[in-house]
Amino acid sequence: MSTIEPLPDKSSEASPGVPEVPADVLAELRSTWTPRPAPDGPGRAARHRLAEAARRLVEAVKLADAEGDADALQSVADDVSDLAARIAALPSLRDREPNLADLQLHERSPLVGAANPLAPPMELEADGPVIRAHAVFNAAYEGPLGRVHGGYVAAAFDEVMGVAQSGSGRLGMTAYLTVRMKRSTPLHERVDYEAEVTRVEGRKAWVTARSYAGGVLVADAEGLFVRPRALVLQDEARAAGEA
Ligand SMILES: CCCCCCCCCCCCCCCC(=O)SCCNC(=O)CCNC(=O)[C@H](O)C(C)(C)COP(=O)(O)OP(=O)(O)OC[C@H]1O[C@@H](n2cnc3c(N)ncnc32)[C@H](O)[C@@H]1OP(=O)(O)O
Repeated sequence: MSTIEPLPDKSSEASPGVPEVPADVLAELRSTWTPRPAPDGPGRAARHRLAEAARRLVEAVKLADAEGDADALQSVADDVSDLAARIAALPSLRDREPNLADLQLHERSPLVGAANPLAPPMELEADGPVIRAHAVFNAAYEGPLGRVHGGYVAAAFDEVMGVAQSGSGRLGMTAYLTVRMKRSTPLHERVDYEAEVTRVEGRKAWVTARSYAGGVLVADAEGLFVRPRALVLQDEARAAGEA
């Protein structure tokens, strides 16, 4: 039996509605997030493997027992410090212009980025106008014991809703994000997300989203995404040039 509670129905609010966005435009707007392509070479594959190892490292450090063997902890602290110095001595993105693959959010984002050890990483997919995602948060994301920290709960929504705003036909910045944490978001188990645009007015797009654990609603969110004025002017100049 489903315990999922529906979001409040906002369809009666004055709204010019949500535009029909052609599938190719949607795909282009979302391409920085999803689909995640196979690594474009052995270097990128190795970088993804390094990020995954670093995720395991961070969780292991978080769980290391201060009442355990202090000498062993000091010793691995030396090793990890050496390792950090070795990695920092490798060629760095600070030393060259990033290419297109480096810049994609599925590569670099702190929520979905395969190369970013801060990212669980979340997995995203488009389902028509809806964005679906899932993630498993490890012990490093713990706030209340056994549960995800509220800041990470909100950050995950921001990412999923950031993709879903594509349903408005363009991308903007998060102007506000309201998250209702109805139940705790659990660690170590799959959390599912869904998000979609509910209303568009000019350069403003409202997005709603929900998250579920074990099929039960744990949180929902509403956010406003605003296309910055400077980018709207660029859009208009480009459209005038094409006319
Ligand atoms: C380089 C940029 C690329 C961007 C496009 C590419 C994105 C590619 C993906 C990036 C990754 C995404 C990941 C997830 C999205 C993040 O997380 S984005 C990061 C977090 N968000 C931020 O840092 C945003 C910081 N704030 C800002 O930059 C600016 O305040 C904003 C939101 C762009 C608006 O600035 P603005 O263009 O000067 O707009 P402004 O004229 O002040 O307001 C326009 C309208 O919006 C309303 N409004 C603005 N802010 C608010 C608010 N907080 N509450 C209510 N209404 C508001 C205004 O009242 C106004 O309404 P009207 O009078 O037109 O009815």
